[in-house]
Amino acid sequence: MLQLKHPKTHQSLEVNEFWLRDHCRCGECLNTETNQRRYDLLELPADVKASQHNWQPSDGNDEPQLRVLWSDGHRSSYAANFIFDAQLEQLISRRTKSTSLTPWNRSIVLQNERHLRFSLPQLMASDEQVKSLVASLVRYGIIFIDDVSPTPTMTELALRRIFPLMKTFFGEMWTFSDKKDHADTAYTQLYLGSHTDNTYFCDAAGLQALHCIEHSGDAAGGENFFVDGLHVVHELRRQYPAAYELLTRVQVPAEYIEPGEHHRHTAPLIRIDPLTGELVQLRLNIYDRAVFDTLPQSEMAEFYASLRLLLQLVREEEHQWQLKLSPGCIVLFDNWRVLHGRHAYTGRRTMSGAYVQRTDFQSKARTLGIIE
Ligand SMILES: C[N+](C)(C)CCCC[C@H](N)C(=O)O
Ligand SMILES: O=C(O)CCC(=O)C(=O)O
Repeated sequence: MLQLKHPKTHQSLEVNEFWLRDHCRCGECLNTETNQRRYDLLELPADVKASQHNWQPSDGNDEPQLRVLWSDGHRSSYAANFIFDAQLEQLISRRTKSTSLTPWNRSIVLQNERHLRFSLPQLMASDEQVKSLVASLVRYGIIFIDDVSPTPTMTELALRRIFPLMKTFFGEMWTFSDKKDHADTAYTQLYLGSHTDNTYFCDAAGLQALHCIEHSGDAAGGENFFVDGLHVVHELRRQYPAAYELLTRVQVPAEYIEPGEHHRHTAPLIRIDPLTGELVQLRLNIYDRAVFDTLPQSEMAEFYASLRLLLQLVREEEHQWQLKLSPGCIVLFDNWRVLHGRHAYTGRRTMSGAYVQRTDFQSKARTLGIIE
C-alpha cells in the first residue's frame, strides 16, 4: 500500500499499488481517443511497487501531480484529484447526491405536475426543453408530452427527438388495441393492475411510452393509473423491513410465451444498489409470474406474506395517480420505477407507444450532466 497525503487538502489516503499502476493515464497505458486501456493486465507485474513517488506542482493548472517511478521502470503521473476522487467513499457520496429523486404519492406528484408537462413544438425547438424533460424523468419517473398529433408517426417522431427506441418482438414502435396481436392481456379490454413491463426480459425496458391515439365508439373506462414504486419501496422498507429484505433476496421467475417466443427471467422483485442501498429496479408484475419454484415450501408463507404487503402498499389510494390519456398526449415513464395499469374499457381504444433501453435513458441523462 502507498500512503498519500493530498498536497492541497492534506487528506490522507492509502492506495493499493497495483490499483494505482492499473490507473496509469500515460499514452502507453491508456488510449485517450477510446478511453480504453492498451495493455493486458496480466502483463503488469503482480508485485509491482512504487520505487519512488513525489508530488510535483503541475505545469499549467494548479493541480499537483503525483509522479511515480515503478519497480519495473515504468513512469506514471496522476492528477491529485483523479486519485482522491476515484475512491469508494466519493462514489457513494456522489451517487447518493447526484440523482436527487423525488419519491411521490398522488398529492406530491400533483403539486409538481407543472414540472412534468412538455409540449412537442417546444421540444422540437429547444435542446434546453429536452434537457428539462430528461431531468424531470430522472427526478419523478414520469413526464407527459402534449400537442402530439394522435398518430404512430408523430408519436415516434416525438420519442426519437429524445431517445433511441428499443426493438423487441412487440416491434420498435408498437400499436395495440383489443385485437389479439399478441398473447397478452394488454391486447384485450380487460383491467390491468399496477405493474412494470418486461419482467421476463433479462433487461426490462428502462422507459415506456403510451399514447392513446383513439378511444371512440361506446367509449368508457380505459383510464390509466400510475404508482411511484420508489415511494412504495421506501414505505415497505420503513413499515415492513423484514418483508423488504426478503423481496430484495428471493428470486422470482417471470415468463412470456407465445408462438415463436418464450422469454423467462428470474430475479428479485426489488433490486438494490449494493453501494448506496437505494432502489435500482422494481420488477413487479403479478400476471407474468412463472411457476414459483425458487423457495422450499417451508418458506412460501413468508414470501407470499411479504408480496401481499408490497401489493397492498401499491394499491393504497393515496399512491394511485389516475388519469385518462387523451389523444395528443404521450406519457413517458420509468419502467424500472413507476408502476402503470389500466381500467377495463369498452369501445375502440388504440394505443401507440415504444420502449427505451435503460442504458440509453441513462446515457442521455449522463451526457446531459443530469446523472453521474
Ligand atoms: C406495451 N405492449 C403492449 C407492447 C406490450 C405489453 C406487454 C405486457 C406484458 N405483460 C408486460 O408486462 O411486459
Ligand atoms: O392499455 C394501456 O393503457 C396499458 C397497457 C399496459 O399496461 C401495457 O401494455 O403494459
